[in-house]
Amino acid sequence: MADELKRGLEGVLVAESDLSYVDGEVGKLVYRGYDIEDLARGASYEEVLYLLWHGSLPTAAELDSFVADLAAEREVNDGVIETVRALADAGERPMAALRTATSMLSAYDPDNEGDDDGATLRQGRRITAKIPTVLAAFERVRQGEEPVAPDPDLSHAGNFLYMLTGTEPDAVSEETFDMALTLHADHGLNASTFTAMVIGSTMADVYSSVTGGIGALSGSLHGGANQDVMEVLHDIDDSSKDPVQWVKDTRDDGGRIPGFGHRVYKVKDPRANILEEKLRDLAESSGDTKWLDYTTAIEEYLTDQGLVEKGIAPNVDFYSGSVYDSLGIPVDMYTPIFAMSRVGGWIAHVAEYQEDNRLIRPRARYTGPEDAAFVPLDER
Ligand SMILES: CC(=O)SCCNC(=O)CCNC(=O)[C@H](O)C(C)(C)COP(=O)(O)OP(=O)(O)OC[C@H]1O[C@@H](n2cnc3c(N)ncnc32)[C@H](O)[C@@H]1OP(=O)(O)O
Ligand SMILES: O=C([O-])CC(=O)C(=O)O
Repeated sequence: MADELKRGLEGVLVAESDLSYVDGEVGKLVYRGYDIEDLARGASYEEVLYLLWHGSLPTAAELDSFVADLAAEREVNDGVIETVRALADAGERPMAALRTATSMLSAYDPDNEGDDDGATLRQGRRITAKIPTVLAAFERVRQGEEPVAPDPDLSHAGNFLYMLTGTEPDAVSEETFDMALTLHADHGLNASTFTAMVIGSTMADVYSSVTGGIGALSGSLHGGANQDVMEVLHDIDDSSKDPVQWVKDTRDDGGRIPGFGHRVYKVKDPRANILEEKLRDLAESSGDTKWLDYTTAIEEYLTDQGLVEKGIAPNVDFYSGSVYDSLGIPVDMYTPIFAMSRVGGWIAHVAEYQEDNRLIRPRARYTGPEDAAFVPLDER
């Protein structure tokens, strides 16, 4: 009997994991047993990192020392900043710039043999701490400004916004951004996490895993969709088109609606619910409801059309961009911000998998010719 082919590895179990669970039927996400709602509203991104990397929520003393260790790793070498400048000057896209700069960080890692016990988490902590510095520097240089040095007294979320703008964020902005980081930190064996695991399963270093994860996340079927959603909203706005008309035209042309659909969720993504609520709060307090109005109109229309019932429902990328816009973050930084959070999940999965490692190596059913007669070059 021929082996069953699972296109896109749908439903294939490849590992056991204690890290996160996605219940796609009811729309539930947990990190190590804790509901994402509770974590998003009650825990900082640093607490979530600790939970993912060390197995339990930290005590106050554990958190203090974890936060200090992470903050102490924020500075990046001048060589990396010079490369970031060159990438910005060349007009490189932010996700590609992040991929290049993250790879380069390894040159300055004191553990760069990277194969002894604990190296994955030690190096992972450095990468996680430095990615915001790289991203903020890239954006500052693009804007013709000098990079801002990290402030070790600020939170992971607060320090990023500070390095991006040069001004300490207000409490609402910091909390909103911190919540977004928590929501994006982990999500089972999504494509970028699996990519990182495949690389880690060869016992390559964690820089290779994270660099691969960034590449996988950048695509429009995965993390790149948050930027696509915002570009659609801007397009609708610039052309004064009715958002529903935009959806109808896209569907008539056979196109997909970015921010809708998911391999696992058959209902609305719980993270989209939380972000939508946050967007509603922000829109109400600022009085600017434009993005909320457009996104709501699109979701209502697709619900009426029966798409949501068929499982093509809003995913995390549908509402995140509108929230980032309220923080003044440029559209093409949305996917890099996703990477800045998800790096925590990539590292956790690689470290967990390597505890009982087995090389990941699936196979394809061969459909090419058989017994082809070889013809030497000079006779072809
Ligand atoms: C953080 C994240 O990665 S969340 C996902 C972010 N990506 C997006 O938002 C991009 C838009 N969404 C999609 O392309 C898909 O829903 C994916 C890639 C996320 C998941 O897709 P898969 O599980 O592989 O489903 P697949 O691509 O096989 O689609 C199944 C059916 O749903 C339809 N469909 C899926 N998503 C959409 C969408 N956003 N708009 C319109 N139709 C869609 C497909 O056209 C297909 O229809 P068909 O069976 O009539 O051909
Ligand atoms: O799980 C997935 O396939 C995609 C996703 O939502 C994520 O990575 O957050």
